[in-house]
Amino acid sequence: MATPLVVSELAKSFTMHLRDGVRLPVVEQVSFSLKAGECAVLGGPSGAGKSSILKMLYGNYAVDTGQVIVEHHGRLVDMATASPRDVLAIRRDTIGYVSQFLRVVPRVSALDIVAEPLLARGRGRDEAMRRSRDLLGRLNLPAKLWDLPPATFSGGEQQRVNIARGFITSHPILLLDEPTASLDAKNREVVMAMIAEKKQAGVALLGIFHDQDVREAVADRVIDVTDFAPARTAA
Ligand SMILES: Nc1ncnc2c1ncn2[C@@H]1O[C@H](COP(=O)(O)OP(=O)(O)OP(=O)(O)O)[C@@H](O)[C@H]1O
Repeated sequence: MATPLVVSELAKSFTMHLRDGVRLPVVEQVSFSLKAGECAVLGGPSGAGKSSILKMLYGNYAVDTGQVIVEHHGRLVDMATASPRDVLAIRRDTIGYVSQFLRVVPRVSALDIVAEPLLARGRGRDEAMRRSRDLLGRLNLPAKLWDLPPATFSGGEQQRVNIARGFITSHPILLLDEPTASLDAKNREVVMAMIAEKKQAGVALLGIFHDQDVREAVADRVIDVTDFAPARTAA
């Protein structure tokens, strides 16, 4: 699909229950769409709401109002109101997400964590493990770590496992929340090349990158989140 994601008039506020229910509006009137084969970047200062937008698109945060329309197996689904079952199916097949931090599962090896999304999509174990090894090797994770659970890995090692897990599938939409934040220059280059390959393959990417070099290298356009600041849209 040429436009696999269309976001319309999303709004998000948080209610602080420990502070007498004070309502903290974060973003309003968030509207944009993503085209296949482009990488758009969410820009704006710390606290502007970039991560909150990604989390709404992935169904991690409930939205107050608005729509997140995704084409999922030929049908248009609104992530904002989708059933839990649809959200899980969309995450399995349509929207991938590389979070800032790896969720470590006790006793599960790095290789298995990376292979899991392919196995969930019904691919064979041999193929999934081969691709897992290829990606971990490409991301320069030492082979001696592959069979270990990543709980004791360094921040950058864990992040590379997380990136490999997010990139192993071919989801048509890929959300990236600071995937390069704790990587060294060599591995940042690898991730930039992997993003370029996803674009080439027609994936629509939306990311947050604090590193300006990375942003300039991967971004086809910047979506300025300050345009969605509540005071601004209320004016
Ligand atoms: N779960 C939450 N509960 C309450 N407030 C939250 C929650 N998540 C985010 N916020 C608030 O929403 C605002 C936007 O946060 P968000 O993390 O989306 O910003 P950001 O632009 O991604 O920031 P940064 O660049 O620092 O990561 C902040 O004021 C933050 O405190």
